[in-house]
Amino acid sequence: MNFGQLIVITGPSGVGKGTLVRLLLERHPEWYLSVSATTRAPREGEVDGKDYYFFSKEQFEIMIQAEKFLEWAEYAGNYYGTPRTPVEEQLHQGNYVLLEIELLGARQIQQTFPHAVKIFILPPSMSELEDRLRKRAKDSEAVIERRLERAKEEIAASGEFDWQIVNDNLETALDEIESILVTTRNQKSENL
Ligand SMILES: Nc1ncnc2c1ncn2[C@@H]1O[C@H](COP(=O)(O)OP(=O)(O)OP(=O)(O)O)[C@@H](O)[C@H]1O
Ligand SMILES: Nc1nc2c(ncn2[C@@H]2O[C@H](COP(=O)(O)O)[C@@H](O)[C@H]2O)c(=O)[nH]1
Repeated sequence: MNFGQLIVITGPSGVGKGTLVRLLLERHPEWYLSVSATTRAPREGEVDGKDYYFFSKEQFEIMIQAEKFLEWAEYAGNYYGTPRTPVEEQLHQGNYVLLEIELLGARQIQQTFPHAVKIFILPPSMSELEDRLRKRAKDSEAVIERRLERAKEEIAASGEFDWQIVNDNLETALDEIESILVTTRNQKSENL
């Protein structure tokens, strides 16, 4: 059977995961990025169904019960989850599927998809991470504090991942991630 490759991209909030993934998809439009569900309020400019599927807490909990998620987690006071069906469909079509998710969700994926390629994105320093979160100016001070606290726990777990990439220079980090994924793809096709 044709079976694709699941890729997990994790790292603390503000490290640049979303920026890197967007650029990666410009280079590889054939790869599929899973659109997550969340109970977080939409930020200015975010579009339902494109950036996230936005749900109420009650709706999300019903979907958890109905096993609609491949993984889900609570992060900084909100739920986040990967809708199961589109990811399974893309994998069955033999496609590369990227999940941009936090640590607890990544650990669930490790259990259910042990062959997923797991990449952790590190900041050059904690002060640079804080700077990026503040300059992004998308979250309140309280939310930024909460995310920085969580960042410490996430960074401490980076050794659980197959690859650790420091996002200092954006182009260098992008090249490194692309190289990991292209090498994985080439090795898979050699083994077919
Ligand atoms: N290498 C880099 N150097 C400097 N700034 C960067 C770099 N990579 C990303 N940024 C900036 O850092 C900010 C956070 O990036 P981004 O939103 O992609 O982070 P994220 O990890 O996806 O965050 P979240 O997990 O909260 O969605 C953005 O303003 C982005 O432009
Ligand atoms: N476990 C999951 N984590 C997810 C998912 N979608 C996004 N995320 C992560 O949540 C935080 C916060 O995101 P933000 O958009 O509010 O800044 C960040 O680390 C995301 O990677 C998901 O489906 N599952």
